[in-house]
Amino acid sequence: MLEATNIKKRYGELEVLRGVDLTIAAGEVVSIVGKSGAGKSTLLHILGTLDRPDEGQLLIGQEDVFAMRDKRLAAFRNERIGFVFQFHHLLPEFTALENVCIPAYIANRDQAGAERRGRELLSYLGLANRATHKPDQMSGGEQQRVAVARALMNEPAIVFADEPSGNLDSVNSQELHELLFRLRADFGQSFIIVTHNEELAEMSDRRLEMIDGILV
Ligand SMILES: Nc1ncnc2c1ncn2[C@@H]1O[C@H](COP(=O)(O)OP(=O)(O)OP(=O)(O)O)[C@@H](O)[C@H]1O
Repeated sequence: MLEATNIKKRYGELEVLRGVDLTIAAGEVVSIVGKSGAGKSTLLHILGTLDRPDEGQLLIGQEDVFAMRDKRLAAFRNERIGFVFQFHHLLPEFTALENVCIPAYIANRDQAGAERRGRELLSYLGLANRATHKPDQMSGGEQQRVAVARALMNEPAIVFADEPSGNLDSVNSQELHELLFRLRADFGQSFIIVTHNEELAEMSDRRLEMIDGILV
């Protein structure tokens, strides 16, 4: 599903990633833990193609993503990759359903089909009665589940999550963690999750640690 080879990234004098190798199978849930400043988010952004490395190669489903030009890469990212961040980044003026449908609108999918899928996803996530609510009319846990639905809109093969439960209380965190595994079981997506939550890391198929710019 994903194969990263010798990924390097530096910011000025700071060598953040010193040659990361990582292979992820289809349907695998992998957690990345490590100290603050270790480079976890930097790596996740590169694996998610939001940022380019200084060196190294990344294959996602056989495609050499950094060989693509920015515009093609943006389309590839929108169609193949889902993201869930610590702060949900929902658009405040839009309803839950509209927020969920945004990746489909960007991909120019037919609107009625997108809304049908959006409603199905909201229903699956227990949010059927929140479709017309705006983010500030929902709880933190509900907002984060809307963000999960949005990440799944275009049926991505892989979902990247950066501290997905970092902003949730323990009950909502646990619910979200269980949800990620239910999604994997039902839809077969791969998940790569950066987390400080040891419980989530232990539940994962693999727990990797970022130490001195290398994954171990
Ligand atoms: N755009 C940037 N410009 C300069 N330095 C950066 C930039 N982004 C990150 N860094 C530095 O790179 C290092 C790794 O940052 P990164 O955010 O990847 O760490 P992290 O492991 O995700 O940390 P945390 O657990 O605190 O989120 C840090 O020292 C950070 O200050």
